[in-house]
Amino acid sequence: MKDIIQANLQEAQQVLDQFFSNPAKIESIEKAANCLVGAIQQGKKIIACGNGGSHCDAMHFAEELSGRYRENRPALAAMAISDPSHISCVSNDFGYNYVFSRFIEGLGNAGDVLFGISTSGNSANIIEAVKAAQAKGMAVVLLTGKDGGQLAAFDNVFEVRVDHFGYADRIQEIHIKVIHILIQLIEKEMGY
Ligand SMILES: O=C(CO)[C@@H](O)[C@H](O)[C@H](O)[C@H](O)COP(=O)(O)O
Ligand SMILES: [Zn+2]
Repeated sequence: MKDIIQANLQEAQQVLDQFFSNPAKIESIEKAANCLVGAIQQGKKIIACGNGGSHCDAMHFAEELSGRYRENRPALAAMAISDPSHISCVSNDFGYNYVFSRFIEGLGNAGDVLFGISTSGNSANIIEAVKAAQAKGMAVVLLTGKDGGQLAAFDNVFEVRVDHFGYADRIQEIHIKVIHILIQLIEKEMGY
């Protein structure tokens, strides 16, 4: 067990070191933060989505904006697409690929931001969400992994990519760090 514990912590440290020692990654986080801040300053909202662990990360991101991160401050306009009744209905009637895009069609407005998370960049429902968001005139911020997958083909998106080609968990561990940094940057720029 000790070997497994040590190997995991070592690999996590390597992935983190590689990511944060790359100035392009820092810049991509800065650009994503500016996009999110711009939308909030204009009274727009953030809609986050992802699958599996990334679904939890989308919820984590949204609740720390609408609820609380480190200190009390006014609520910020963010939500995750996570209503089980919406997800079961759209999956049942249209297909799981449309659970996020259908929500965007109903609730997304021009100037809002889609915050999509996919470690492979290949989840069809995230791809459909990006298409729906862009059709609505929304900005798009993506947290991806590996080579960005099919999401890498989209223009006009702010992508923060963890180019680690192993399992999703290591990528998610960087994503959650990026999420917390983004929240800190949003709070700072909003003057909280
Ligand atoms: O949390 C994990 C793995 O750490 C899994 O639940 C993982 O999120 C799921 O396999 C997702 O369906 C993967 O989707 P994606 O990140 O490739 O878009
Ligand atoms: Zn996990």
